[in-house]
Amino acid sequence: MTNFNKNDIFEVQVIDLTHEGAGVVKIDGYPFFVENALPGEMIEMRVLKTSKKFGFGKVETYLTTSEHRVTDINLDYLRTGIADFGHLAYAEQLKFKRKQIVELLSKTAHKADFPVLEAIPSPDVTKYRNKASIPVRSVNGVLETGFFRKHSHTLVPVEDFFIQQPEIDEVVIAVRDLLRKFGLKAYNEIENTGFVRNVVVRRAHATGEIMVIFVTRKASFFKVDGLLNALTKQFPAIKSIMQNVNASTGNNIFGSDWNLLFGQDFITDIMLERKYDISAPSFYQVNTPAAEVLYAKAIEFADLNAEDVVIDAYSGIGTIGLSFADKVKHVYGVEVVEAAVENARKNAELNGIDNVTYVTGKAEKVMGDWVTEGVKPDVILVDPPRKGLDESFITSAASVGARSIVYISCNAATFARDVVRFEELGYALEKVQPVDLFPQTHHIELVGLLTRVKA
Ligand SMILES: C[S@@+](CC[C@H](N)C(=O)[O-])C[C@H]1O[C@@H](n2cnc3c(N)ncnc32)[C@H](O)[C@@H]1O
Repeated sequence: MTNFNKNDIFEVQVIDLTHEGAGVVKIDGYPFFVENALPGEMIEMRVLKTSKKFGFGKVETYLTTSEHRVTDINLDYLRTGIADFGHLAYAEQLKFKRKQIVELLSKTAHKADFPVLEAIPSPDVTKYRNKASIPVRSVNGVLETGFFRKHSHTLVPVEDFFIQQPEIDEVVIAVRDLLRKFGLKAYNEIENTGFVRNVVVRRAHATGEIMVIFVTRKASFFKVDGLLNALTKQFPAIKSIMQNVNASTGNNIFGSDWNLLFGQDFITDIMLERKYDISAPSFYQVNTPAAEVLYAKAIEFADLNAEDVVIDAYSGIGTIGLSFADKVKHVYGVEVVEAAVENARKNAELNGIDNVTYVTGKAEKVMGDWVTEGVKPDVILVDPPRKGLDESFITSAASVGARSIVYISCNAATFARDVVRFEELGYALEKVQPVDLFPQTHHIELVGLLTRVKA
């Protein structure tokens, strides 16, 4: 290995991107990761730091630039990770994300060159997010809202979040100004002092209804009435203001205590022509039009008929199962967040659907209970969080003879791992369709179809 010293300068070509969008260069086989550097670009790279296996560098000079480079991006979006792919043309983002899925299936599931379908683009590529979780911190003695610099807790003040619905940005700015006006203190995580930790804003895509959540370190809320009056007067679309109390010192945004400060404790949105109440603790996909495309693809892969019994595991507020419940015999949903299950039951009622059963619990436990109780699903649809499926979920699911497993995943690495297990237990991977729910970022969603090949 060449000996590298901090501040050494090398003339190098960028050969790839990491999963999170950093450029990769290699010198004598030793990799460096370089922010804001795209494949094909020749750069002069300054060595920032090195470790045994890899190092970090910084672009000193661009000797050539990629034809796919977007030049008018605010670099704070890259530095904070708000849009870590924002410097790459959108069509290339899609190609790169698809390539990552192909590589993971090859590496983990030993499926070299699996014909992963072309990624379906998001209907909107900026200003799409329906939810913002914004940290509130003091910067040079002034309360600010913004985003943390990558891998740090240094707040970079931001007003235009680029990928969020602009109405959400407006609410965040107004909240920031009111917090300043009413003299409320920003959270200080080093000293565990101050009051407001985060402001979370959700806006229903179809109805425009807004929910604001103040995450505070303590329950007592100084001058809350004046603040709420001013905020709701300025934004009549605000239907709900909640407080979440988080006294912990960890990185979790929410604590366990919720208070309703104004209006109702939910907002209502419409997806695939059905209405959904969404409460503060419940999961809801952040890019509504792209999620509709994803769900429609999952329903197409499921190839449902009127006699089918379907399991919708990790069901959230019911957005997937309720979209097709009228086309099948029965839908069983399982979800660990109680508030989301309450939403799902109410959402079934709101849409006049009565052939659904929602259970609160861990999918890995409830799936086993259903098997014991004799539930015989024809299709099992799963939409787990990033960590993917639990081994006991997979063994229970594979034991009941469902003709297909439709797997929605936000993490291709755990998807590829779980595909291996399903294939060992009698299923075969048929199709993989990436759908881009997160333009300008490294994240990608996919739907996979596994069909039963052994009795
Ligand atoms: C990616 S979200 C999908 C939700 C829903 N299908 C949707 O599209 O809105 C994953 C959901 O799984 C839930 N969850 C996480 N771990 C779980 C577990 N062990 N068992 C059941 N649900 C779980 C989360 O609360 C979240 O609602």
